[in-house]
Amino acid sequence: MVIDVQNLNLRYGDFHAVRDLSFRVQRGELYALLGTNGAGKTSTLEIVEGHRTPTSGTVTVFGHDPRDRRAVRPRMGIMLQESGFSPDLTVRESVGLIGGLSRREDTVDRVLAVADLTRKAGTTVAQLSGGEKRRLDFATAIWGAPELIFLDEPTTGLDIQSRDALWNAVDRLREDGSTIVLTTHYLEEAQQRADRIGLMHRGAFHREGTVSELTATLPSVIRVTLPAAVPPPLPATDDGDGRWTVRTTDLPRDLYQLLGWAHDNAIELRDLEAGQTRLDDVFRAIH
Ligand SMILES: Nc1ncnc2c1ncn2[C@@H]1O[C@H](COP(=O)(O)OP(=O)(O)OP(=O)(O)O)[C@@H](O)[C@H]1O
Repeated sequence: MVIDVQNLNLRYGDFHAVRDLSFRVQRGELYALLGTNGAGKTSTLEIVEGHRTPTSGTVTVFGHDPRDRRAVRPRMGIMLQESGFSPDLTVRESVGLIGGLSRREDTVDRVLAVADLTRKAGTTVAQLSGGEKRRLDFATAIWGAPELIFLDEPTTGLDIQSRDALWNAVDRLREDGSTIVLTTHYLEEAQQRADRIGLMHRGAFHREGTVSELTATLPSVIRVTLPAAVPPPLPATDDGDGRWTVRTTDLPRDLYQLLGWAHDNAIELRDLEAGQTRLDDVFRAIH
């Protein structure tokens, strides 16, 4: 086990920001902590990273209290939401400086190549674009391929090529055994990559489990556009302009029925979509 959080509580004065939270992250897993704004994700991560002291509960990382920096810090890399790089240093200097502090072995050239920053090595931090700064944050987090890597909204502000490159780099780290803790508001990223998801709302887990466990409790959805004045042969919601939504707990059966009906009656099914409930829908169901 890499991370073990049991009955974690955090209060900021009167405000109860994290409420009795328990979860575990196993070696090699990608665990995504998701949630609404202000749910308590960053607060929880700060405790697990050893930056903040909980009000109550137990947290261990590699079996140690995360505030035991000597035991834990060399084994983890952290990509925060906002970094505090000195604006006058170059990219090369920043990576070398922060990497050197980690007490892990690596080279600036390797890390810059992984983060696609080789061409920016001599540029000062002040002159980087938003996406390039984000990549610099990533570069310092992966110095020396740490066993545990925290990625706090890693792809915010990145263009699509940079996102793909970042996830490829994460995949390679995982192949080498790294454990990843991710927060993101891009639910698709979590749905595609996470082994487990903790979905937070107002300081507690609304749901916790694998992606399929999270979506299993919600129906699947069929969306279709039909010719005017033709209702579908199944219970459906009328979305207007001929668009219909069918919610089903037996997707193959209902899809088969819809296709058969369309074929027999020569009805054109336009914009047909069918699939499992997406994580977005789980989020929208939070009240
Ligand atoms: N230092 C602080 N003092 C008082 N309240 C705080 C402090 N830090 C955070 N909070 C409050 O605690 C709650 C949880 O904040 P946190 O930053 O952990 O949420 P989050 O889930 O990371 O949100 P987001 O998705 O918006 O980044 C918020 O309501 C926030 O206002």
